[in-house]
Amino acid sequence: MNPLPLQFIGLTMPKVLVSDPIDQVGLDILSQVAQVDVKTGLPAEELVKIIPEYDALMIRSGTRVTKEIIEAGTHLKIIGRAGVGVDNVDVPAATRQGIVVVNSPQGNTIAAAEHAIAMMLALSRHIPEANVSVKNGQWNRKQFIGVEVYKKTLGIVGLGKIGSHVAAAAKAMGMKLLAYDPFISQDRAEQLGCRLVDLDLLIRESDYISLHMPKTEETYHLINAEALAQMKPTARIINCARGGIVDEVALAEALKSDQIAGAAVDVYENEPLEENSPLRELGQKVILTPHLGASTEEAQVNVAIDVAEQIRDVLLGLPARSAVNIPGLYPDALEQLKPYLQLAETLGNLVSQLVGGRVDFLDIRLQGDLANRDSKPVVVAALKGLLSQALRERVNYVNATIEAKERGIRVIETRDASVCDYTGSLHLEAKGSLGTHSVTGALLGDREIRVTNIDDFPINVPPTRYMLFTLHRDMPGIIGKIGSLLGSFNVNIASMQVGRKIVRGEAVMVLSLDDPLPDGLLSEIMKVAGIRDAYTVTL
Ligand SMILES: NC(=O)C1=CN([C@@H]2O[C@H](COP(=O)(O)OP(=O)(O)OC[C@H]3O[C@@H](n4cnc5c(N)ncnc54)[C@H](O)[C@@H]3O)[C@@H](O)[C@H]2O)C=CC1
Ligand SMILES: O=C(O)CCC(=O)C(=O)O
Repeated sequence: MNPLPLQFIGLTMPKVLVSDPIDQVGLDILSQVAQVDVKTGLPAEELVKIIPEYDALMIRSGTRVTKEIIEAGTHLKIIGRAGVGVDNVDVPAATRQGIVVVNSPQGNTIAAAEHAIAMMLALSRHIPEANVSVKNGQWNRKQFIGVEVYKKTLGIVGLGKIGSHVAAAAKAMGMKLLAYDPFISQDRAEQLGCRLVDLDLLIRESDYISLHMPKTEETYHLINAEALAQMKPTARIINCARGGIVDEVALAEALKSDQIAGAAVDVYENEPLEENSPLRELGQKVILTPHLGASTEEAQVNVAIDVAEQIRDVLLGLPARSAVNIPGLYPDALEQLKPYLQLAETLGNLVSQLVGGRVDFLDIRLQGDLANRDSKPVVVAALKGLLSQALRERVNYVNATIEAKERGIRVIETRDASVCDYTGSLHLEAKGSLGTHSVTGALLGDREIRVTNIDDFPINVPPTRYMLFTLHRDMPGIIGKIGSLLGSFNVNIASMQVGRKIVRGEAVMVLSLDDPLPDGLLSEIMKVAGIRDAYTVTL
């Protein structure tokens, strides 16, 4: 079922800026929940100026989303990249600002793989030049004698989604396959019919090399003069992955000096490719396309739907299925864990208020059934709760971990499946400048949150908006005195519970209040004989 358009439920429409050409189907999805402005080809300065108005930004590879644009986007909740590569987005800056970055990991896989195969065949048979020559009135068959790919060796660098599809197509054409991918197992490579080898061997033995990895610090100029020098003089290289993986100046030199036989390039270090690029001058040894890997009707529909749906969901407060900067928080897992995430957030918030100052250390213990679940989202939720006093709405699932790290909070995560008083419970212990406190909580009937322990005192209370905790000596009359004191300040008590370990020993009292504690009341409570400490908490 489509979510109800916001204008029908009386809320202001959020605004989405679409700054690259996106298929209409994506714009239609966004229009269900937002005002959509399509403004393509904007210079960076213009984007910085208008971005504060927008809640979401949807792009392809044409827009560079820099730190300046992100910092100016004070209302941005999500940046959607209609494609795979997010190297045109400053993802760390977005993460720092709590902005979700999503992509479409599979929408254009086939298009990009087919483009790489098309480039390989076009290069082998001189198709672009032969086409131009016939159109110019010539009939020159000798000039365009090509080579076959059958039985030749194709070296695939990056055996992910696109690389795997290229492998399947190349295998069907009778090619021998080598692959280099440091993150792929031997078994997976063998399943795809590839021999997994090191990069040097792949470079030396391949007749064709096709690149299909992301641009990272490790892959930047991975194919440099030295690598090109190791290639066979008959070898051809295809880059439909990312500009910058191949050193373009070195490539032009290697082609000019006949060190290698050819290159087909779709992506460039600077796009659009500079007018004076040496690659433009190399005749039929080089095929250049203007970043067309994903440019098929099918792929553009796929990525537009995929990313527009995620933007729509995030604007409606739902999780995104392909967020690149919230690893591990997949919608299915989130849905299942939702009550535990609320528990973790509440306990994080509670323990930070009990500590009352800077937190240096947080021990997160997943107990019982919870010990067998994916802990990452629970840890993120606990940190979000812990930081919510300091950062309010600025902290979210995207930036909680980075914010905690930047504040020097050391996080330790432990598991204890043997604890079985509830199906699953969570214990947080926070150490800070003003002391150490711990809280434990569990779910009642899988949904309702209960705080089951405070500083090692067993209790059983639902968290409420306003709470008062006291640490006191268990002695007659003390509960009455606190009750009267609250009454005299017109504070209504919703519920009250006492936890103690031994009779007339130390005890805690937890009061749920209908009203916030007025100024001055906490110091009055501290004066009551037998009270050792008191804390107010607002959740
Ligand atoms: N030309 C175009 O229009 C398009 C280009 N692309 C680009 O294609 C590339 C591959 O995309 P997908 O297959 O979807 O990504 P993917 O994430 O499925 O696969 C990438 C593979 O590269 C591997 N890898 C990472 N570092 C490596 C290294 N140092 N050496 C060798 N392999 C390494 C990874 O282990 C992974 O298996 C990306 O750079 C993407 O941006 C994607 C779509 C369209
Ligand atoms: O948006 C485009 O057409 C480029 C696609 C691309 O490079 C990618 O998805 O990584």
